[in-house]
Amino acid sequence: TTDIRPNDNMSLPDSVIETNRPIRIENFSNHYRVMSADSDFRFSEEFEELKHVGREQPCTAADLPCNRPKNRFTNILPYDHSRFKLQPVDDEEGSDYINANYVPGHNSPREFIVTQGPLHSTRDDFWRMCWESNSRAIIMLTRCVEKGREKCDHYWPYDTMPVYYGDISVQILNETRYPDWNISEFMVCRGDTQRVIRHFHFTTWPDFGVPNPPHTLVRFVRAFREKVAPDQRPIVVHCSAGVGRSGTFICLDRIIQQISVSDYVDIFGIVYAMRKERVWMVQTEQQYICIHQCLLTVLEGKELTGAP
Ligand SMILES: CCc1ccc(NS(=O)(=O)O)cc1
Repeated sequence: TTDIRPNDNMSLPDSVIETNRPIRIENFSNHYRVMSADSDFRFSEEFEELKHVGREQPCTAADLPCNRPKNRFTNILPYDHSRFKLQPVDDEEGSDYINANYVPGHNSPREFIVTQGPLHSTRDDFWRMCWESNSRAIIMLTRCVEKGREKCDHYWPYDTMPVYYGDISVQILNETRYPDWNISEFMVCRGDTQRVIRHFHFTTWPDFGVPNPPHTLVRFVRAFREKVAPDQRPIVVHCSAGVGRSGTFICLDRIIQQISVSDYVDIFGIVYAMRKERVWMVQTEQQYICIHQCLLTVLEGKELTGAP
């Protein structure tokens, strides 16, 4: 039977196709047309092949009785091998634990620290993670409350007075509001050391959904990258569970950089690699398709138009 792969991976061995499916950028528009035909039939097939990636890996720290209350969702637990470890406090069991994983980006294997939306009871741990990882930016992709449900604690001050979270003080220096996101700078201090951490808060992305229109997300990634160039310090990314919207954002950030240095783009491979580090990264098929739609708007130069 002829192989009817919808892209040009004819020369790759099966084992590589299982983890990578690079598409030649000049063929991407046709690839999207083939994948989305018959009610997204091939997108559904491809997304289904990602279902079990990484799921065999242990989450023993997350499952310790002392750590269970630190998880927002009982079924969204960080894999041991990639979890971020806080500096332990004396012999306090579980004091190194936070629901967060290192996830690779375009620029380094530990470019991102992806975490759940802090709980009120874990927000001090969240600021310890931001401090101890030497992070210089936080990407927030959820509102604190959506449809009457708490999705994330309001873990930063409500006004310009400094607030202590454990032994870390946070003070808002400035905030700029846009239709779909807010950008703030926080002065963060621990002891005699102070740092500025930028906060990029996307405010119109419904949980389990996609931004509308998709290119709003492209503009948000551009706004972020205008202020945060690649360097060695990690970027903290969170939504509510820290899997769906966070994975979608990171994948788009990666492919926008990938197309500037390569003739190929590999969305399947990026999601595969992310799911080896954190469960359910890019949670829904619509989010997976949205990534492709965002890339189409970039390649067709439509990200800046009002076109739907
Ligand atoms: C069922 C747990 C769960 C809740 C919310 C989400 N969405 S999110 O990862 O985009 O915040 C994903 C999973």
